[in-house]
Amino acid sequence: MKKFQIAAIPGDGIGKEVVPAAIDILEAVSDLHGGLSFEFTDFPYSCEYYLEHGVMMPDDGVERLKDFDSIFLGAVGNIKLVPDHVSLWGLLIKLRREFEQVINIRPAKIIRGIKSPLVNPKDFDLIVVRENSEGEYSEVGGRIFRGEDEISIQNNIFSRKGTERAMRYAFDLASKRKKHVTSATKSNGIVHTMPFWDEVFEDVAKEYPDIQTDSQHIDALAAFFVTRPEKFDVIVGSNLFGDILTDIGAAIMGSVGIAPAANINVNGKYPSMFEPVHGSAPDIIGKGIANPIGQIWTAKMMLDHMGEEEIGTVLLDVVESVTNDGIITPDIGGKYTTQEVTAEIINRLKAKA
Ligand SMILES: NC(=O)c1ccc[n+]([C@@H]2O[C@H](COP(=O)([O-])OP(=O)(O)OC[C@H]3O[C@@H](n4cnc5c(N)ncnc54)[C@H](O)[C@@H]3O)[C@@H](O)[C@H]2O)c1
Ligand SMILES: O=C(O)C[C@@H](O)C(=O)O
Ligand SMILES: [K+]
Ligand SMILES: [Mn+2]
Repeated sequence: MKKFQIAAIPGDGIGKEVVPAAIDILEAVSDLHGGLSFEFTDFPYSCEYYLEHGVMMPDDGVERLKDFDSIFLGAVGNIKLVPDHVSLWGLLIKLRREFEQVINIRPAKIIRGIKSPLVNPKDFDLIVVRENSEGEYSEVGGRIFRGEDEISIQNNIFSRKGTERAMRYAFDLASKRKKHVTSATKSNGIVHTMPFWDEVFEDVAKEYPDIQTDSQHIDALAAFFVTRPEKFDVIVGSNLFGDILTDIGAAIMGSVGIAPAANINVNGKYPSMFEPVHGSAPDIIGKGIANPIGQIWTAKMMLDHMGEEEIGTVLLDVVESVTNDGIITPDIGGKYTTQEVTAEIINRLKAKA
């Protein structure tokens, strides 16, 4: 019996609704598999935790989490309780950094039964490799003066090491797929870091003569995600560009509620963290209608990472059979609840045993 220790952090908002749903699914996956089991340990780190303790997680939070096989997180953010930059930097981004989860992989593809808002979506199947440790997400900078003289400065950090690492990851991924990598740049407007990004991309591309490449400015690329997403295979982008592109990727699939993500620790020193692309969705909290598929597909990415691709594929097939039968939440045009969708997926997993 293979046993995985998983730290569950539901976090805020609908994270508290979709994480328990996906855990129930993982238990059903374990039963179906027979040789795989999970032990979940819950951590309450969230904006509510902040109100009580003055921090998003305790000082030894990283120490408490570091020996788990994986972290399974929902969403972080409740602007009514804590400013967004404080909650994100105190938990989500802190964990990404402390655990050296330097790559964020975010696929987008057509799911059976889920209608894309595109008139002619074709059969797109792409993956964004988001640099997850530096770039525009930087603590370097500050604010000075007040009033009309106020100045704020935010420095972007692009290291050769971090940039090459993200690009190599993208090329390695593309070599197992359609052998094409697109670089998201903006070297026409951003005069230091983006020409550097382009140079590193050209250098890394030389190491992969079998992979085709192209480079697009982020503005045009964002539009191409809408007008011809089927032309893409792997896209590599900086932290911010990757963030924005993956909400577009989610939107063209049909909803940000279905998009999965994996924060990957590539050096094996610390756990990787699995959390969907979406946030805490304050507008639908407590209504019972959060789409659980983003969190469930994220669980599938966790299974893949554990080397359990076969059962992961079974899980996504079952999810697609359920969506294909119209058992879907309101964000994608259905009338079913989080619980009903989850229960149906579990029933169909059980039926396979
Ligand atoms: N990785 C994360 O934890 C993460 C990601 C994005 C935003 N956030 C935080 O979440 C909060 C809200 O951010 P936002 O409104 O910009 O983005 P959001 O993703 O929470 O919501 C955007 C829209 O998508 C809908 N939506 C999102 N997930 C859904 C789901 N599973 N099912 C159905 N509908 C869903 C919401 O109802 C909303 O209309 C903020 O505090 C933000 O900082 C956290
Ligand atoms: O990384 C962020 O900015 C938080 C959230 O928007 C995300 O995509 O994970
Ligand atoms: K999330
Ligand atoms: Mn985002």
